[in-house]
Amino acid sequence: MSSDTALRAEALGKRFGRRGRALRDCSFRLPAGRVCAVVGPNGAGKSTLLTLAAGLAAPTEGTLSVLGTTPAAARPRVGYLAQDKPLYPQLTIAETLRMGADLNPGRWDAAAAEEVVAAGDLDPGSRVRTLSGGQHTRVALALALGKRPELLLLDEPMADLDPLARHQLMGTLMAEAAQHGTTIVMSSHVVAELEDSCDHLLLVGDGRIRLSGDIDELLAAHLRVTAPESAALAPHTVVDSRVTGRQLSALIRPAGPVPDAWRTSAPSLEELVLAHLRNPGAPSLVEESAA
Ligand SMILES: Nc1ncnc2c1ncn2[C@@H]1O[C@H](COP(=O)(O)OP(=O)(O)OP(=O)(O)O)[C@@H](O)[C@H]1O
Repeated sequence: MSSDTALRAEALGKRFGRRGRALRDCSFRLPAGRVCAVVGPNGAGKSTLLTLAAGLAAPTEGTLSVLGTTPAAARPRVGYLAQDKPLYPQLTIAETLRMGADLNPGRWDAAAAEEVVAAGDLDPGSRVRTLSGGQHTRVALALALGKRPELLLLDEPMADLDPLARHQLMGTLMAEAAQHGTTIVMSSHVVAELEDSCDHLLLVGDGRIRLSGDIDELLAAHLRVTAPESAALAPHTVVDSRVTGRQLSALIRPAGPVPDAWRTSAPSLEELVLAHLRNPGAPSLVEESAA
């Protein structure tokens, strides 16, 4: 496998017990150096995918390669922030960062970690148990970034941050990605916020990969159309369609030119994601370069 690949899944599946199936037949490639949004409804399998990539659970079917090797072997080069962002409540922030240094000998970037803490105006002497939800997230992110990971896996990192803190931390993450070529994989439910910062999308639905690829390419592959009610959408791939009055509005993947009489526009990322979420049966699209 080439070293320009951060994640590669082939027929990846994960079951819990006999009945619970979190992921099924997932195949995709995430090139290194990308900032990837992992999006999907509750229970879609996003956290499970990140847990497998972090090497904290094993697939039950297929394979997942991380930074060109197995998830377990890649672990020292991977930072992972779980959804509940576990930290030791009795430690101070400074002690927490020292623990980060002890756990990551030879890799720890104390200045980077301290900078993330300082940007939140946090006193390094404060105990973790006294922090607000957003302050707690900031310290957990400092711990993950201080490791100088090549791949950073973040499970809903922004969920409990106020809008300004979200903006600041997103800026910190983007700077990290730009300066060090870090691949960032970030699950989120706030799609509108991802459009400016992410360049790659993994849309997961019911344990399957629904969309995978460069966001600009995925958007370019879809078209919003408005046509007369009686218009035939074939041979185009229809993701979503609805009739209002005498008009047909649809999101399609055009198979060729559409009639001049149709009004067309490019969808936003949010429209693309919502259309796929509304229509779980719509055909999936895994971009060639991402397959
Ligand atoms: N440890 C587990 N044991 C049994 N089932 C599990 C376990 N972890 C996850 N699942 C199941 O796997 C499916 C996917 O869960 P997962 O947490 O990966 O979804 P998610 O997309 O992260 O959801 P959310 O957006 O709500 O966080 C769910 O049906 C869930 O109940």
